[in-house]
Amino acid sequence: MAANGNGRGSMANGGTGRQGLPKIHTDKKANDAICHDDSTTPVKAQTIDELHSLQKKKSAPTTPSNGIQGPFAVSSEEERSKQQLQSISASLASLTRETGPKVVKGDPARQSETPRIPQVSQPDTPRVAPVSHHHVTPAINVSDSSLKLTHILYNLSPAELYEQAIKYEKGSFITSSGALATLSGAKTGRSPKDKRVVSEESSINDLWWGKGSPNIEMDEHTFMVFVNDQFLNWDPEHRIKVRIVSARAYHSLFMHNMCIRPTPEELENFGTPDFTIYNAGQFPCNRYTHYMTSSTSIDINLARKEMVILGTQYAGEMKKGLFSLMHYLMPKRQILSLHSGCNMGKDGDVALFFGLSGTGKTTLSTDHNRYLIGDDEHCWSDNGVSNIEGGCYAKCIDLAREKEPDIWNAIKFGTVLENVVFDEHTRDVDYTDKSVTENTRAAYPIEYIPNAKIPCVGPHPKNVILLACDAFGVLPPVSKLSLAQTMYHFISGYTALVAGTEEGIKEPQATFSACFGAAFIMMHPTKYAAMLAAKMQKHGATGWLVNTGWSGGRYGSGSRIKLAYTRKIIDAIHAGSLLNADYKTTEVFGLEIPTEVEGVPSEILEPMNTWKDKKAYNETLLKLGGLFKNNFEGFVHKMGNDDKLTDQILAAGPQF
Ligand SMILES: Nc1ncnc2c1ncn2[C@@H]1O[C@H](COP(=O)(O)OP(=O)(O)O)[C@@H](O)[C@H]1O
Ligand SMILES: C=C(OP(=O)(O)O)C(=O)O
Ligand SMILES: [Ca+2]
Ligand SMILES: [Mn+2]
Repeated sequence: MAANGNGRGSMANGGTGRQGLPKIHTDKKANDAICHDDSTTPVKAQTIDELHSLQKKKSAPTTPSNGIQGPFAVSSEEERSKQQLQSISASLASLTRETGPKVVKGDPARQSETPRIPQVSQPDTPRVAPVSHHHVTPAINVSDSSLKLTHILYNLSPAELYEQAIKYEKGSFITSSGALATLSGAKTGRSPKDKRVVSEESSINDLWWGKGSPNIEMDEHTFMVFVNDQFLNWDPEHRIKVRIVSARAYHSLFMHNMCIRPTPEELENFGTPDFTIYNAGQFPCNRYTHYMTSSTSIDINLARKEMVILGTQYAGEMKKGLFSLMHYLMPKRQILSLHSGCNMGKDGDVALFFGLSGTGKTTLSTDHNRYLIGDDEHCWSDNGVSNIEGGCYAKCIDLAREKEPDIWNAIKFGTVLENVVFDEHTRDVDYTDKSVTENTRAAYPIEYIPNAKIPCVGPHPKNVILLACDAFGVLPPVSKLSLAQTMYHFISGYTALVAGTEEGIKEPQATFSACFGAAFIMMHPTKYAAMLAAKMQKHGATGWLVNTGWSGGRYGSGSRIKLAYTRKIIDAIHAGSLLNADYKTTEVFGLEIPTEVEGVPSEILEPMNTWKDKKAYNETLLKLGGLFKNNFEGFVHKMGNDDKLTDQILAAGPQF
């Protein structure tokens, strides 16, 4: 494909010896022999069908043949492709029975184009050969479903997925910047109360069950597609192979962007996946089936290495479902999985950004002056940090080019734009429009951010930044934390949940979510906290608490801290200057706050200054302190064997 394209181009541009504009030649010999009107280049095709078939060139082989030619090359390629189809067939079998369906690659719609009524005028015109399909015949076929071919669309490119979406999925449009606008349906956010995990021997004792746990129990008994084969985790030693079987082009393109995309060579040697997602989001589950509490269910079976999604088409379920899987697999290998963004300075200093949805992980890790390692999910191992994903998932509500230029520019061809509203004619997106949801999102490959660090790995973190979006407006914009305080706030996982990301939340409200991601952790929170403490201590990382929420009053009377100020604070942390600033200690929370930060008005550094009503401030501060205390009570008895650390962590909470 590339060879052909370049050949044409160089003839057109390279006519140095000729007069005037160089001509584009199609066939030199024919040109010499036949005199024709050269104002138009004759078309090679004899029929319209042939013309259309010429429009799409066959892709170049994905792997160089390394000089192996002749019958050997052909048979090994066929063999590989047969094995691949058998493996996909086996993936599908688990949904039905032991042997999988007969799978063929390709769009059934295209196949039906071939046996068309012959054209009367040109009965002898050779038909364009149909795309050759690779058939797989499983050894034992037991039902009539085995007589039908199941068409799979395997690892389609973004361009192909655009076409599928536009053809078959209502609500798919191309926006003026080239992104694909989609609708996720009735669910525009995650359904945290519908995540079920099969309780089975191999994992039952590792998991956190019962009150407060995100893992709702279910049993073994109770479980045209797109197939994506991709990877999780940029650390090659701990890479996980995932297969995503979905029924919507939107879902396939979303995962194409969000997981790590294999090279053609890696894809050929993919083999059996370590985990498979079956996304049947268009199908509601039967509420009256055992274990089902609503029409939505996200079910994980760790022993079978499978996940099934029913009754929600919100694509974020797949991304976060895999994240839950990593929160199980990685700690078993002594690797800490983190709900955090991550970036790296020019000198190799790495920062982690923890925080719940909407607190600023994506926005603050996407920093023009630093390399982006990832915006949401990472691993911290003895090798350093690595991103789990191959893409970013940014909020777009009120997105502005000046404030977040890198994210703005990433919204182009290939990007999935969820639930946004746009002008029906110009297709310009109105990012302020919340008609569909507040939780509008863009999913794009990480290399759409110009300074992405590829491969997405880095050395051990120097700064661990805990982000909280404090709707009460009493937490300082920045505080330096002791290790015990870092643990306290990590286990607490406080924020105000911003409207929209979870179903049913319309206004910000105070939330505590252990490890800044209670919906995704699989084991008890203290397990992750202990690992974080050990790693921070070993590598000398400093903890910080940054409030990206309200200032000058609580939600309703104050306003959100300017993004520009938060960026200045983060700059000072990265630069190291904040580490050695002058500090004073706050009442109640006992937080160390700097007296000055370059580029930030000093008076806002202490929240009390920004409140007109000091009495209201004090009441609100105590109220929040009380909420922290209440929340933490549940964790006190579970802090492990280290009593001294337990005491220190308890003392690191609010005192009043
Ligand atoms: N001071 C601030 N700091 C960080 N984000 C802010 C701030 N003020 C407003 N925002 C907005 O809040 C949202 C943060 O969302 P995002 O970075 O996607 O969060 P997360 O990745 O943690 O879910 C963005 O839309 C951002 O523009
Ligand atoms: C997609 C999500 O992540 P975040 O809001 O943290 O980006 C989510 O929590 O559903
Ligand atoms: Ca994010
Ligand atoms: Mn997230």
